[in-house]
Amino acid sequence: MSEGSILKSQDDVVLSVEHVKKKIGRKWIIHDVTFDVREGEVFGFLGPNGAGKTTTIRMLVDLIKPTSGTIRVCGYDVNKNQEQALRFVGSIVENPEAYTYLTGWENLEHFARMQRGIDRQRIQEVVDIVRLDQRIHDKVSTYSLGMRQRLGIAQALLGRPKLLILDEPTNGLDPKGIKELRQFIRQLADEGLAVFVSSHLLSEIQLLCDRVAIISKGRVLAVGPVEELVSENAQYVIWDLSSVGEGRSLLSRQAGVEVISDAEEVLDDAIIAGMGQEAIVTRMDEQLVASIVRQLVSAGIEVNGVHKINPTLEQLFLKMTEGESID
Ligand SMILES: Nc1ncnc2c1ncn2[C@@H]1O[C@H](COP(=O)(O)OP(=O)(O)OP(=O)(O)O)[C@@H](O)[C@H]1O
Repeated sequence: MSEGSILKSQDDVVLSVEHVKKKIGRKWIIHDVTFDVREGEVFGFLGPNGAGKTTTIRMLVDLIKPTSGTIRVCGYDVNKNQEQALRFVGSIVENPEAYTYLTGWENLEHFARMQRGIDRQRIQEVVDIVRLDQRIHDKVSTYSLGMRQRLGIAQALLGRPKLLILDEPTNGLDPKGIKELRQFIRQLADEGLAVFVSSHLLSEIQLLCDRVAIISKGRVLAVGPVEELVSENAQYVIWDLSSVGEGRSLLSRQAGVEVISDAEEVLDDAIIAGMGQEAIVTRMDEQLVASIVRQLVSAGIEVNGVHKINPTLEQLFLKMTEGESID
């Protein structure tokens, strides 16, 4: 198959990372990382401390080379065709600082001079996109952290990238700043940009990202839409049964059904407490639920309620990474 036809079949893939491995000295830091990021989506890259996020991001922007595997941006190999590939990438990696004694506009002019084809009109466009027009002629030293972040994003957008890479963008922002950044990143994605965001702030990621990759110890443990990943790990609470004891014993004999007896594993105590009676907490495939209820009923055990509880991304993450620290 020719390169052209490969690209055609994956038209909306902007970043493709395939079996990337990285050895530093004698140590394998990245064992096998594969994922892709598509046009118009916000993709979250999540992992505990030391999982390999920074190392992966450095490879994405060609600061370091993978030991093996391929990274492509818009079809161009970052390793072999840096200039063409990186033309499509805007990034804020390793916290580049703006010159605080210059105005926001002067900073953008400075960075525009380093790239080809960026005129005054483009600078004004990115200023409008990040909504800094009211303050762009003030010195950066007077900016809040949120405004500095947005100035950084404006700078990353100057070259009209197709992929925006943000390393821990919410770090240091207050809740209001985080909310604004979230809305703003969503808007960029809605306009077609592929946005790659690394973070350990899981509740934020849950609100922000369309899909996520969960990385731990240099390996990707899961990739998918947030809703799908949490739904696959849902618990089903079976409640209001005519006999809880009989129900529990029947369920524990069913293949594919796990009855959860450890209270610590229950995803949402408050919901169960609110049911006001003894309930059976289970984990099973969604498709099994209806037949399990039928079996309970045909065994003479009445069931009046089944409630699904999705884990939060944080709960899912802790389960997958076996409680590794995320801070
Ligand atoms: N140059 C290096 N030499 C040796 N080990 C390294 C080097 N760079 C990274 N590591 C190790 O590789 C692992 C992954 O590091 P990395 O910085 O990519 O993780 P991370 O997920 O970004 O974590 P953090 O959020 O703490 O930055 C860590 O165990 C780190 O100590």
